[in-house]
Amino acid sequence: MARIVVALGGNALQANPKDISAEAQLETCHHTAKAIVDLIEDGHEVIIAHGNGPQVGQIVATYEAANAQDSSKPVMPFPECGAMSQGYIGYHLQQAIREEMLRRDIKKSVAAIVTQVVVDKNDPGFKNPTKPVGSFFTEEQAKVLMAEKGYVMKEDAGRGWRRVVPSPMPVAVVEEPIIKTLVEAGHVVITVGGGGVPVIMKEDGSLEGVAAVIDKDLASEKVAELLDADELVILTAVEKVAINFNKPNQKDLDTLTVEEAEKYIEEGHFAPGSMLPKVKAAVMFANSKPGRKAIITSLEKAREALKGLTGTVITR
Ligand SMILES: Nc1ncnc2c1ncn2[C@@H]1O[C@H](COP(=O)(O)OP(=O)(O)O)[C@@H](O)[C@H]1O
Ligand SMILES: NC(=O)OP(=O)(O)O
Repeated sequence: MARIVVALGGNALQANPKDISAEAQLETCHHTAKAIVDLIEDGHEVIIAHGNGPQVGQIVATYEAANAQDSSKPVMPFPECGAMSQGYIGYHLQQAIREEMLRRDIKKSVAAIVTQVVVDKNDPGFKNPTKPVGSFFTEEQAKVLMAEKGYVMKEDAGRGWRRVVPSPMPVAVVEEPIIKTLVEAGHVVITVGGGGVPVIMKEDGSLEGVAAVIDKDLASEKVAELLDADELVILTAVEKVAINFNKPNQKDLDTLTVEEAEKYIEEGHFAPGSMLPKVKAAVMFANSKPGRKAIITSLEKAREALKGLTGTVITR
């Protein structure tokens, strides 16, 4: 049995990026819950983290559209939208995981914790927005949005244009003691949804939300270190990390040492905003203490990967 932090990628929440309805998300969460509960059934202590890029972008856009029609309707600040996305996704995941555990007669409770993550107000990420949020647009649509709304938009790994926002590094998890207590008591915890709501800690100890989205793979890594997890499992749409990805000479990797990963990062094998933060988070975790390992694989292969049968395993 291992203590594992599982980071869920976008495909674990919205299987079809074109269908962003709540109904479709809940259905996808039911599918995702099966893979999560497989791991619980195998005896692992599971802590779940997840992304929120599409959802937080959609929440922001909904408020902006309402405000554009009627200026008396306030635009919701970005950190509040992040907190809403945590509640929205956490609600679906906890309902689906609870139901799957009930079906298998697993007597555990599951809860999503609205989690705040402290960031440094001087983080260089604030000056260079990189984190894609919301839906995908064509280049023409993106140009209109940039001109009309003042968004910064970038092409996202060959998949279309998206709004980008600052993505500072996670420094500390405010709710760490509560998460630890719940995990130690045997509960299934969903935390740092969307990387956590980014907050700055002021001199008097109070917290203030900031307009940014923390990378959920890096926030998951932070949680995995704080909880002294054995493994960080990053689930996405591919079974293995590759070099020469999408090229005729693509090579899928079974293992990756920290040294090899750093060399491949240098050579540009991992796309920024998609595979790069996953490999960076995996390297940070593997490097943080002897014996720790990270696995990058798909949701469907999670159970097999935990048994050492597939996925890319990153070790020191
Ligand atoms: N070197 C690589 N090896 C494997 N996949 C890669 C690589 N570079 C980019 N990718 C792409 O990155 C995707 C994962 O990033 P993304 O979809 O943004 O993450 P998430 O699952 O967290 O939402 C993979 O599904 C794959 O299409
Ligand atoms: N917060 C975050 O990393 O979200 P995505 O995984 O959806 O990009």
